[in-house]
Amino acid sequence: DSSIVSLKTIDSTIIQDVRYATTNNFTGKVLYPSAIVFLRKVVADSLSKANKYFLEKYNYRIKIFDGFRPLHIQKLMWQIMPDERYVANPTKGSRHNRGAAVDITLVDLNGNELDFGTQYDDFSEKASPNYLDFPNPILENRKLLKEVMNKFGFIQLDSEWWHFDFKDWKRFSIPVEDGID
Ligand SMILES: C[C@@H](N)C(=O)N[C@H](C)C(=O)O
Ligand SMILES: [Zn+2]
Repeated sequence: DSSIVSLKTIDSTIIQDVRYATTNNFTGKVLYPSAIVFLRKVVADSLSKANKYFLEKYNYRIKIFDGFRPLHIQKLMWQIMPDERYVANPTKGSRHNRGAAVDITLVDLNGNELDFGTQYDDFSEKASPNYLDFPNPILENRKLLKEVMNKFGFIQLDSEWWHFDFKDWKRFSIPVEDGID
């Protein structure tokens, strides 16, 4: 279950919106050559279970922005945003670089994103799950996202509501990239 798989082969009902394969991301640059989400198989399986739970209990679906992220992309991101609250330092590596983290939101049956108070990759204090100065519906959406993801083995970052590490991320290493910098 440590193989790296395309998420679509595990669960085609999770919506994919790979913003780093477009210019619509905090760097303003296309970072990925293709919009395919890869994850460790056990991480993809767990995300699929969370998605089924959201669908059956709440009529929501997961929309994923990012999964596995190559280390050389992490280095590019760090050059633009060298702040460890918002981009992991590539000398330590991100859990995304291990295929063991996901950036997600929730959508309703019409595909509309639920309100979590900020957009994806809004690098401000409002992105923190500890920021409480929001109306109740937003706080409730945040609570639901965190609780269900915890139930399926994911741990939320305390500076980004959308980022979850898989609990066993240490089991997976960062793939070596020969000749890329
Ligand atoms: C860049 C942002 N989407 C993200 O994933 N940040 C965390 C901290 C990371 O780089 O691991
Ligand atoms: Zn992330």
